Amino acid sequence: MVVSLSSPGVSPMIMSNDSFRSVCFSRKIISYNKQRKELNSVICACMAPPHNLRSDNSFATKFNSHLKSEDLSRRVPESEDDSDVLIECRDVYKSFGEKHILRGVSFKIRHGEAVGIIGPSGTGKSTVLKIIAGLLSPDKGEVYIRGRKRDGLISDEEISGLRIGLVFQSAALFDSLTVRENVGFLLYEHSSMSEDQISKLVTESLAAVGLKLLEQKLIYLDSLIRRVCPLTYFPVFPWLMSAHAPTFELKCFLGRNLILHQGVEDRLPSELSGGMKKRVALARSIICDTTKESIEPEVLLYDEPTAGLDPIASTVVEDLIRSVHLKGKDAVGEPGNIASYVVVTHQHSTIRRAVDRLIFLYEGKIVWEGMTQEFTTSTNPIVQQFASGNLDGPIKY
Ligand SMILES: Nc1ncnc2c1ncn2[C@@H]1O[C@H](COP(=O)(O)OP(=O)(O)OP(=O)(O)O)[C@@H](O)[C@H]1O
Repeated sequence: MVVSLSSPGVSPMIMSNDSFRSVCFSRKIISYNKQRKELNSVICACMAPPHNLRSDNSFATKFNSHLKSEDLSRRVPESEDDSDVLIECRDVYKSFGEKHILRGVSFKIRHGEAVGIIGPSGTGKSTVLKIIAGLLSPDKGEVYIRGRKRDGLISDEEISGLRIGLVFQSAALFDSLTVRENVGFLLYEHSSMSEDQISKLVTESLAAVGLKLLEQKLIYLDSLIRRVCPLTYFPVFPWLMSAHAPTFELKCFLGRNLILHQGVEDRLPSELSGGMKKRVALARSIICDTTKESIEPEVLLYDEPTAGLDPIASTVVEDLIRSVHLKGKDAVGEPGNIASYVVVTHQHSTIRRAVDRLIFLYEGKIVWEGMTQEFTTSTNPIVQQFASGNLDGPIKY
């Protein structure tokens, strides 16, 4: 199966780098959006591992070298069997000009894992995600997808047995496209599905991230009130807000829906809160073409999914990440196929709540690996300083 629908929006920083030349940036007229003809040129990064990847595990089974790293002060017991390794970085180096960002990074992402990549700012965490996603290629070292070496970058011409989706830090929604068009973008552009089919999948994806159902109820409530008491509509509104809206969030939803009378699918990103944008980006990352026969496992990569969110909104997103992974089938009524995910984060709540295993990156190297519960008890001075936020220690700012 193709893609990875990552966030279709690619940051200017990424776009400006020559090394992204192999990524497919499709510039196409968005015919499905007749009302927005002015937006006839958009950029989409669609990624899939190369064709020539086969299910031969020979590379993965031979590899065991990352445990030799002298910088790895906390070593995680390795399984002898590497048949469940979906992604592997082997001694990866990456520089930008004179800046040597990654200096020999090796790790494996296994089927079913929830992995966090943490470390100080500028240490190369996002760079690692982009290399895994195929948006950047390493200067040295290799990336293996299901045991097969990936050459170069991902292109949407190429297909393999693993979908890799990247959810960018900024959510990277197209500002001038509605939520529906953002979530269904890849399918509108790259599938033969009808608009109705895509719309249904968009609805399901939004439901999976907790957006659609509440909105639907509120729109129904809104139309009911308008029909029953059109003249007393506004007097009813404050009464409803006080008597039937127990939570602040619900009041906000009620207020917005009663006034705008508009579902979330028809809104523009500018009409969403930061948390809703993150959820929409999440919905976009999990939607896939169900007309294709093969259901392939998928790895989702999240770049600081909770950055800039308040603690409660962070919890919502963290739980969504977990739920999409664990029981996406419950939300969308179909078998979930998110095999594993990787989260780059600075937030302690996200570390505690959303991931099971941690990789600590510092000065371009993995200096610690361990389970989440071991993070705060680590004796590694770098980890201790990072966990405590202490100014004194090996990490200098
Ligand atoms: N395309 C690029 N061109 C030039 N420099 C880059 C590029 N991408 C990343 N960098 C630089 O590489 C370094 C690491 O960036 P990266 O975003 O991977 O760090 P990070 O650990 O994710 O940081 P943060 O936690 O602050 O998001 C930074 O100094 C950044 O400026």
